[in-house]
Amino acid sequence: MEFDWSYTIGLLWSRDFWNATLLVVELSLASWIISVILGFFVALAHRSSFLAVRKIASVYVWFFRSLPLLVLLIFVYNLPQAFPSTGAFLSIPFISGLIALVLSETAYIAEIHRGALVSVSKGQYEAGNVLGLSRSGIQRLVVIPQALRIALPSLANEFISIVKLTSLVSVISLAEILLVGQRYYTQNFKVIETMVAVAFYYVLIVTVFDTLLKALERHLDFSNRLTALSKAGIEDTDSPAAPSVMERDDSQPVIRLDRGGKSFGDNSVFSNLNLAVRQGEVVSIIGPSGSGKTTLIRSLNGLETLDQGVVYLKEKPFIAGREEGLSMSLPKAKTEMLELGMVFQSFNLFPHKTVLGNVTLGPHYHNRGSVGEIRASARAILSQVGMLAHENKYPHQLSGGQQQRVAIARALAMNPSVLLFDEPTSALDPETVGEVLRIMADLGKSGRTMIIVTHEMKFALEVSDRVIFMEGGKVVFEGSPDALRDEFCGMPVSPISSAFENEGTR
Ligand SMILES: Nc1ncnc2c1ncn2[C@@H]1O[C@H](COP(=O)(O)OP(=O)(O)OP(=O)(O)O)[C@@H](O)[C@H]1O
Repeated sequence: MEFDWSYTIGLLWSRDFWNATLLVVELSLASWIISVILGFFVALAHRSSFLAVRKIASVYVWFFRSLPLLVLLIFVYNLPQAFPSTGAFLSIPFISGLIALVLSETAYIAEIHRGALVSVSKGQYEAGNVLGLSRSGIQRLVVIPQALRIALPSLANEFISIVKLTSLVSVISLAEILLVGQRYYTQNFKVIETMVAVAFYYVLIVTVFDTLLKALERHLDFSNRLTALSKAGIEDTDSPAAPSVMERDDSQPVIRLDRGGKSFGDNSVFSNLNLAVRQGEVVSIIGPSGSGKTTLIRSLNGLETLDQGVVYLKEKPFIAGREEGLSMSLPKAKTEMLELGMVFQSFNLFPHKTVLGNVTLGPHYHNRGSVGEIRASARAILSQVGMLAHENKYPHQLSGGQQQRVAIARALAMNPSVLLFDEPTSALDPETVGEVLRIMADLGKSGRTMIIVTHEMKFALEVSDRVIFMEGGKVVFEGSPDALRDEFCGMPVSPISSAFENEGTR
């Protein structure tokens, strides 16, 4: 029997097939969108701190991934036999098909979301925290945009699978493409000719949506965006403008740790540690690796939870250790976090935001002015750190030193009372260390209160009002840079230089 081309080509204009194609698109899109949303909540539940919630999420994923879709379709469509009240909507094949597809696809898509969420680094959450973002704010502004970009290729793939899976819904009499084809060939027995037309409609849907989803992927892929230097910043070179000088009030400590204690399991990092920093003071914390410097500075803003002790901000209790019984293991209010700006060793810039977007995110979130005011002030700060010309670039388009300068600008944008620096130059190439230290030195001179954990001995001695030398979780020296030199210079082997011997201290 000869292949009947004219019959097949005629089917490409068939109203029945085009209606079925529309139905498949509607069912696929509805299933995909609902599953993408529900799958995200299942993925979040999978990461919940509550064991029961985690268990429910994992049982859901396990069960619906184990169940063949065909079984699920027949089960849902026939549910009215057991529960007649569900007949009003479950006897509609589109609704039964949609429910079965969503139940099944949510389980698969939850796993895609979970993988994407896991790949957003802890540093991104910490950067959101120190900007005073709420949990949902961190999800909305920081995590979801990054996770979505990571997940999109797999989500697009899942959409294609759904389009093909809709052919199974023909078993519950939904007049989708396959069922329309079956009705045709059972009348004229032109099976191959009809199935070629059926294949054409599926390939058409997949091709159109694949192209659209790839375009969306490209649109969301900030790593491929080309960005020119800002025109507004052309006159601004990489040389920073001097910050305005702040008034100094050293009548009381702006931040104070009283009897701080912190252990990781059996490893006691420090105990009974006291630290007080006055407004306008620049304090450097130095010491050998593992002496507890980073843990100390991260305990001041709650990124590490203290076991004992209390942190006071302007002499008001701000954070209390877990054993203090004050139920203040985290900062009482997110707004209080804003008193402490933090600059991380690994920058933790938001990769999906431009330089300007990174700096304005905090002020926008906290409604620190109109859009115009916030942008103007962010640009002034970027000029201060010599980065205005790069305002439209994304972090991956900058050198390490430039990224750290943006991170400093982001912290400054919230105008915090204290700036915490956690080894801000340790992740930088030697050539770019100087540009960051210069900015920090200028900030110190302008009267900013700064606590700096650093291995840069020369910088610490030149810039600090006070240097704290830690060893084994204890403060073994605390005083002015001159006093530090007097204390240790006369010794045959300086404990400081020997402590730093193997650390490449500059
Ligand atoms: N999250 C953690 N879990 C378990 N132990 C940790 C954790 N963070 C730090 N420690 C331990 O606490 C001790 C102090 O570490 P910390 O990073 O504060 O030292 P540091 O003086 O900043 O060192 P470096 O100069 O190398 O950064 C080390 O023994 C370290 O292994």
